[in-house]
Amino acid sequence: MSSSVAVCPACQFRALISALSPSVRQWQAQRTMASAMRQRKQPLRMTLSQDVSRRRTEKKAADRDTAGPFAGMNQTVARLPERRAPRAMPSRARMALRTEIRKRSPQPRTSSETSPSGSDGVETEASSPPKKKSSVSKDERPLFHALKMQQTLAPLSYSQRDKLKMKLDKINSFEELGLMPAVSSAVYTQVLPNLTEYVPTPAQKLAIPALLSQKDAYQKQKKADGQPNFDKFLIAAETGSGKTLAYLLPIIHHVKEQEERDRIEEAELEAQEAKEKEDREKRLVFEADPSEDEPKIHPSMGRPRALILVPSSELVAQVTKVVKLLGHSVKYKSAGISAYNSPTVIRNRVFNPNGIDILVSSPHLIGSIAKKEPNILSRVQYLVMDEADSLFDRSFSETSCSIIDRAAPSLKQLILCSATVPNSLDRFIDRQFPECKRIVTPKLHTIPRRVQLGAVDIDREPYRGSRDLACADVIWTLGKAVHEDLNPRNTVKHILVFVNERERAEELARFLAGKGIDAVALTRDTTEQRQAEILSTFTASAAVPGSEKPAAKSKTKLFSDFVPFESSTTDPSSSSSSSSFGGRPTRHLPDTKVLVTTDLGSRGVDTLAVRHVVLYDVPHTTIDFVHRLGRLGRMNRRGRAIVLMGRHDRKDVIREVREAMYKGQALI
Ligand SMILES: Nc1ncnc2c1ncn2[C@@H]1O[C@H](COP(=O)(O)OP(=O)(O)OP(=O)(O)O)[C@@H](O)[C@H]1O
Repeated sequence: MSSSVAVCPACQFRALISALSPSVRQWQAQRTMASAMRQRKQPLRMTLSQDVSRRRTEKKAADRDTAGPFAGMNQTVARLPERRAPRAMPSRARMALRTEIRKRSPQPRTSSETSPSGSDGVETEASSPPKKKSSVSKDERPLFHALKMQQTLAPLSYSQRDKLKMKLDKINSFEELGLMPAVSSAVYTQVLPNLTEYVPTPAQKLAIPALLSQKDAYQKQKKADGQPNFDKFLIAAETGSGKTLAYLLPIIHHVKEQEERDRIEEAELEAQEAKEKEDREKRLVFEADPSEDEPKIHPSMGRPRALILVPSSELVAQVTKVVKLLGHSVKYKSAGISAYNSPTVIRNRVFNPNGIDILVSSPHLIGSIAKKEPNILSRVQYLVMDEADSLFDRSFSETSCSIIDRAAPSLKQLILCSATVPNSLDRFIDRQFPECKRIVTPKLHTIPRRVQLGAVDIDREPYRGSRDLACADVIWTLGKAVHEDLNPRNTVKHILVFVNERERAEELARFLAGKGIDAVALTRDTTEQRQAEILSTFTASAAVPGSEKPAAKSKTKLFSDFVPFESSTTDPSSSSSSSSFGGRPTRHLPDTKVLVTTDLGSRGVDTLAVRHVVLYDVPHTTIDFVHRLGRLGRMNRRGRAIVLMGRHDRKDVIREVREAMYKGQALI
């Protein structure tokens, strides 16, 4: 039965309004409030939207600009797409940083001026790398247009670089660096026994005297705010420039000196104890001496003097090897522990009853040991953060910082070391360690001119967009080319292939194996033993630097899109190689070993045996370019890199990187 009650039209309207969408209700509420305000004769207060700071999403912008049947409707002005201005304007963060640096530096410098060096001869001014336009010479910027989009690396002016070069020319041997003779002779006999001439690298020439000169300047007094005081250094030098020895040799020098001081102290203590014992024996003739039953514990058991932290287990093994080699002639106790070692092995190495002087490990492992055994950090005087840009990135930063905090009371030197100084690390150091002394080499962020970079367009025939096929073809071509190494023992070619995604590495290695190539993948999923096996073949090199033939002269122009491959060997569709590119491999590429890897293989791994790198994917940033290409050209060796580029890749970025390499300029 329908209701016979008559409903007035006003009530009906109100019911309809309340059923409408919330936005209408909101509008209604605003109107009511506005009229109430007006009645009270008060000005209407505008409140900001909660979303005012939220950025307009790309999608919305894209929607508005999409062409379509209604795209031009309700417009009073023509909305022509704006021409994008080049990214010359620095970001807000960089502007803030520049302002801060400007405030801190006493006088604006011009390009002709050089930075004042510290009292110890170190380029202490580099502690705030010049970022002002005035200190950057004209010819260093115009090169980069595409790279400005991602400008990730902290700049260093060319005037500073020139000044450093002049300083470096004056040092010619390890003896001039101030190391104790036993340490410098260990370099000749243990680490670099095959060299005919021993000259420290620029990183070593600058860093070793700087780290040594601090030994007496260091003062153990606390800061005004009660915080422990210690010296902070950043060693920033190009890849393959011997940074490991640059920080290790001064540390060994310090450890040996400290050992001598400890020996004197111990002798004094023993003499005092002997005297006390004698007195006791005189007093208690008939009682047993309880101190005789106490087991003697070495003071350095589980408490290293120097701690070297690196981001991966592979690097732990690599650095430990150098530490052990030097330890053969300069006697000290050292160990390396990584997550791959069993708890028993770790315990035996760290808590060796004979003590430990130098420990190499990763932050996560030391962090977890320190939770149970806080004493592990209680005697650390020298703390090295190798690959500092990794150790202070998001995945490591918290652990790394907490280790520094725990070690701080006993710390004398904190040494950060890196081949790349991204803007993020630069800012972090400015914030956390403003008094950090920066030791920067003139070639920081450059890729050696000994390394050639070629590009292969995968969209061209015969690859037709197949990156895998292009990669296999490049490897076949490199594998079949004449070996550039004159050393008859180095007959096997080692090629590194870098991919951006970990998952891709395994797939690609399988694909290459299917094409008759001896390829393996190295990722975080690879077992420890296998990793060690794989890396040993890529890092060992019996070749003496300089014993290489110069690379064959390129027949093509520098910026042509192809590397100069001989078509007879490269064309996968040709009869000679068709068998290897179709289905099951019937041919095998001899004397060529290929390692497909990710960033894991690009950081710090001393790939002396590698002459060729294939960049399967275009690296995301210049930092990746520096590290991946940095596996080549190590210690005056030559190398060739080939980047595979498709239609979606940034060809302009590749072109600029290649041009910078050719001109010997630093990437940005
Ligand atoms: N003075 C020197 N003369 C010749 N070779 C050297 C010298 N110092 C170090 N080397 C060798 O150079 C190679 C590279 O050294 P190291 O691994 O320390 O470089 P790096 O600067 O740490 O590289 P990365 O930045 O890639 O980690 C090593 O094989 C090392 O033995």
